[in-house]
Amino acid sequence: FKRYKSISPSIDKLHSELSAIVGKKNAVSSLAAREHHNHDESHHTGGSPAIVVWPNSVQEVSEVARACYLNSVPMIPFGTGTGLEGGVIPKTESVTVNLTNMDAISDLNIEDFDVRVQPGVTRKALNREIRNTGLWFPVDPGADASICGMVATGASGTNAVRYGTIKHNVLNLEVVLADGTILNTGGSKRRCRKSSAGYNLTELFIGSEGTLGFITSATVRLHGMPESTLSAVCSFPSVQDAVNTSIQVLQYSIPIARIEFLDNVAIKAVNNFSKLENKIAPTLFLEFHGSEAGAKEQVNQVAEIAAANGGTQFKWAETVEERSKLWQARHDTFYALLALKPGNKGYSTDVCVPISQLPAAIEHSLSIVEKYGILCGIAGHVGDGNYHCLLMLDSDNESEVLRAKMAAEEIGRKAIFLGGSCTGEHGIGIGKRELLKEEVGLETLNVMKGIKNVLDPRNLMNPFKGLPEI
Ligand SMILES: Cc1cc2c(cc1C)N(C[C@H](O)[C@H](O)[C@H](O)COP(=O)(O)OP(=O)(O)OC[C@H]1O[C@@H](n3cnc4c(N)ncnc43)[C@H](O)[C@@H]1O)c1[nH]c(=O)[nH]c(=O)c1N2
Ligand SMILES: CC(C)C(=O)C(=O)O
Ligand SMILES: [Mn+2]
Repeated sequence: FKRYKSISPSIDKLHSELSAIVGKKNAVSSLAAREHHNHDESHHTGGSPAIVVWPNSVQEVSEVARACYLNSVPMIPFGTGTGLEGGVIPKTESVTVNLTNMDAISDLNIEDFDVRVQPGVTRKALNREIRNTGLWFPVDPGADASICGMVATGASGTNAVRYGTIKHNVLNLEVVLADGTILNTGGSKRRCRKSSAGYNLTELFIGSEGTLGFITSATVRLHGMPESTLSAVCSFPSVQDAVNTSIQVLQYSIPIARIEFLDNVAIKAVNNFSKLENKIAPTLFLEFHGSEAGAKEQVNQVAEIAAANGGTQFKWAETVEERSKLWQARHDTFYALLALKPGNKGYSTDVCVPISQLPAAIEHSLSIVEKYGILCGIAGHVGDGNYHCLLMLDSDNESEVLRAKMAAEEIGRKAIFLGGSCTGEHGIGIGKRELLKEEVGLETLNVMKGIKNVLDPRNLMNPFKGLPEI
């Protein structure tokens, strides 16, 4: 990997080149713009970009990339800045490319259940736009992230157990490479459900965290709105009982739409933050989608399994309002925990293990956070084997930061040992680059580096993120 010489001497020249491409008001180096783009929602820190640009079209993104490429200046794609791994934080003098001006929703094919979105379109904006079609886009990270940013991080959320992660919902991507080349990963205008034509470049860009190119549009799948939706909360005597229930629900192939776990600490925080009155106990948040009869049948099956594991009776969210309050509370768990220690930063782990290994993994995580003495709530997409230890830390307390880092590393390493991954949905970013090496092995890492070298030979796309240096 190359070292970068400072771009400061040539910054004025580059600034005027970029202004000529995107217009003066869309190429900015003010303190406010730079500070707005020097952080995400994580605890990670770094520098501020030298210049921020807001291109208005794929052609402008291509010209911006070309100008940076010819000046050998690193570039950072910026979506909505809700990432949890420091992906948008500059680690060297860089130009940040904020893609939110490109916010078109086009090519809505209701009969084929697909649509094309530019990087400024968030998941909620898309769902608002298509609300009268009977279709919806189910991938739902807690934040209202940009869909292209979700592609970049390999995101998922609470609906993945039924509808898949972003990976299962992307049909094609338009991409701009570091040198300005524009391409469609599946070929221009392709939007078929299946293809065996050549290498799968669409999946290559999913989870690439801005290190391979700019995603300037995504063609994504939509799903039919379920006829009936039932949501409930069920509490359990122990973490193991709640987790065993999730495993058995999946083993019985019940097509549950959402099955989310919160531990005692998380439930307490959520009750305070979202004014709920859940029993303080290990809890599952559940949702069932189907025909009226189908959803009820799923409820009966899950109720039986829960009862066998000591689950108390379901508490129902009866109305649409109660249902959205319940899921908003789940999505706000991170902020609910932060509210327990105002001024703190959240450090989220994100391991994913084969579901049979969930009990061992969670038990180990609990022992680790206890060992390091860190306040932690657990929230999990347990239907996917993916859960977060949400570590709350005072970022001015060096010892606490170090202990949290060591705890997160041990938790990640244990997941890898159990056949899992150090990240199910947030990405590698700044903090898990060494764990990536342990997870995939040196040979695989070298192939990844070879791919990076072909697509971005000058290492200008979001350097110091994702791949570790050897
Ligand atoms: C409260 C809360 C709750 C959650 C989450 C966050 C928060 C604050 N997240 C994490 C976050 O929302 C998720 O990582 C998003 O996919 C990030 O999308 P942004 O548009 O914000 O990307 P953001 O701007 O933060 O960028 C993230 C990374 O992607 C790159 N990138 C962004 N847009 C790009 C583009 N168009 N082309 C190329 N690269 C691009 C960036 O360079 C960076 O490396 C999450 N996630 C999850 O998967 N499941 C969850 O349950 C949650 N829950
Ligand atoms: C770490 C958090 C914010 C998350 O992904 C979740 O709540 O599922
Ligand atoms: Mn999550």
